[in-house]
Amino acid sequence: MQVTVPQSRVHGDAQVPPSKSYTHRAILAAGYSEGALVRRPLKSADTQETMGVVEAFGGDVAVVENTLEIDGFAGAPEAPPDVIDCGNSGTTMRLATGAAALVDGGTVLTGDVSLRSRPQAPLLDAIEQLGARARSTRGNGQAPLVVEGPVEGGSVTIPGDVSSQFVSALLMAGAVTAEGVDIELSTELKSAPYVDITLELLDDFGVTATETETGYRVAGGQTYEPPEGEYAVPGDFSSASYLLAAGALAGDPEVEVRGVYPSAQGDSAILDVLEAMGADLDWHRDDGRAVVRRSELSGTTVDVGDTPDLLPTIAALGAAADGTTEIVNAEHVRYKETDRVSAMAEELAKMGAAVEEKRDALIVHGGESDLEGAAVEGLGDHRVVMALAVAALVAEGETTITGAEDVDVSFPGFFDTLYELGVSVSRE
Ligand SMILES: O=C(O)C1=C[C@@H](OP(=O)(O)O)[C@@H](O)[C@H](O)C1
Ligand SMILES: C=C(OP(=O)(O)O)C(=O)O
Repeated sequence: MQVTVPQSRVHGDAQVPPSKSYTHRAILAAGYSEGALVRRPLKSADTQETMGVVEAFGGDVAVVENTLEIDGFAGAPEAPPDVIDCGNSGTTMRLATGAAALVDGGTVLTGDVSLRSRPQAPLLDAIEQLGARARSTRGNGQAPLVVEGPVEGGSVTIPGDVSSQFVSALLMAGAVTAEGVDIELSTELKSAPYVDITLELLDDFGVTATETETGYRVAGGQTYEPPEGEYAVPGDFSSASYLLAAGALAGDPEVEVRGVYPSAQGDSAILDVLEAMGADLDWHRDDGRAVVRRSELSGTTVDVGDTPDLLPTIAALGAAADGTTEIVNAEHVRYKETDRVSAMAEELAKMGAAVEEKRDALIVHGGESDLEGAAVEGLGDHRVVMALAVAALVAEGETTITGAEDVDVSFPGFFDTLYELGVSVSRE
C-alpha cells in the first residue's frame, strides 16, 4: 500500500497503542507460566508472531476482546511441530531462540527476508556455551536457525553491542533452567533500557533477575506467575514519538497524546529530546498525557545508544528544525528491519534535507531549505514509514510513501490516527 500525506496541520488528541516490547515479553512470560491473562496487549503483526511461538512450544493463546487468555507450557517448552516463522520480528526470534534452548529436541526458526539478514550469532554462541547446539543453517550467523537443547544453565560471555535482545532472551529462559544463567558482557551494552524492561516484566511475573558488576544473573528453578494471574500492558513511547513529533512540527496549535505514563522504556526520552530542540510541551505524568504545541525547533545532539528506535523520529525532527542535529552512537541502529541510518539519510534527502551519514552517526542539517514533498520508500520498515509521514506534514506539497502497510508491525492504527488528527491521508 502507498499512502499520500499532504502538508498538514494536526490537532486534537490521540491514544498511543500498547507497548510492543512489554506485550512480547508478557506473552512469552505467560507462555513460561501455567497460564495467565495479558490485558490490553498490542495486537500487531510482530506480537502475533510471539503468540505463534507460545503455541509452537505447546501453549495456547486465545484473543478475547482486549485480553489474551494464555495457557502456558509451564517452563517446559515442547519440541515445535513445525518450523517457527517469526515474520519481521527480531524480538520474537531472539526470545524464541532462548526458549528453544530449553527444548529436549530441535527447533527451527526462520523469518522474512529482513529478519533473515539480522545478526543472531552472539545468541547462538551463548547457547552453545551453555552446552546445547545452536547453528545458523547458512553458517553466516543469520536465520534460518537450528537449536537443539536442552540446556541446564551455566555461564556465558556475550557482546552487548549488537542487540540487547540476546540478554533478554537468556534471562527469560534462564529462570526456568536447573542452574540459572550468569551473563558476562564482553562489551558495553547498547539498548540497555530494554533489559530493564525485561527485569521489570520478570519481576511482575514473580521472577527475580539482577544486574551484576559485569552483566546480569538469573537464578534457575523459578516459576512465572503474575499477581492475580494477570498482567496489563502500558503504552508505547516509540509509537508515541511520532505523534509527539507531529504535534511539535505541525500542531494547530497542539496535540494531546494519551497513555504516556513514566516508564522503564528508554524511548520516553523523546520528551527530553523535544524539549532540548525547543518544543513547547507539558507532560502530565500522573495522568499519562503529554500536550505538545507547534514550535520553532532547533538542532541538537542526541546519543541513541539507549534508544535506537528513536533515530527515525529524531532524523525527521532534525530535517525540519533549524541548525544541525547530530544523532550519535547509532551503529546498532543499522541492524534493524532495515539499516535505519542509511534509510533515513536516503529518504530524507529525497525530500530535500541535507543529511550526512557516518558509520555510527547521522547528521541532519535542517532549515537549509524547506522540505519538499517527494516519492519516498518505506523500505520494509515500519519506523521509517512513520517517521517519513511525520516529515511529510511539513514538506511543501505531497509526499507518497511506499510500503505503508508495514505500520502493522507496531502501530496498526497509525494512519487512522493521523487522519483523526486532521491529516487527509489517502491510500492506494
Ligand atoms: O527488546 C526489545 O523489545 C527491543 C530491543 C531493541 O533492539 P536491540 O536490543 O536489538 O537494539 C529495540 O530496537 C527493539 O525495537 C525492541
Ligand atoms: C527493531 C524493532 O523491533 P524488532 O527488533 O523486534 O524487530 C523495532 O520495533 O523497531
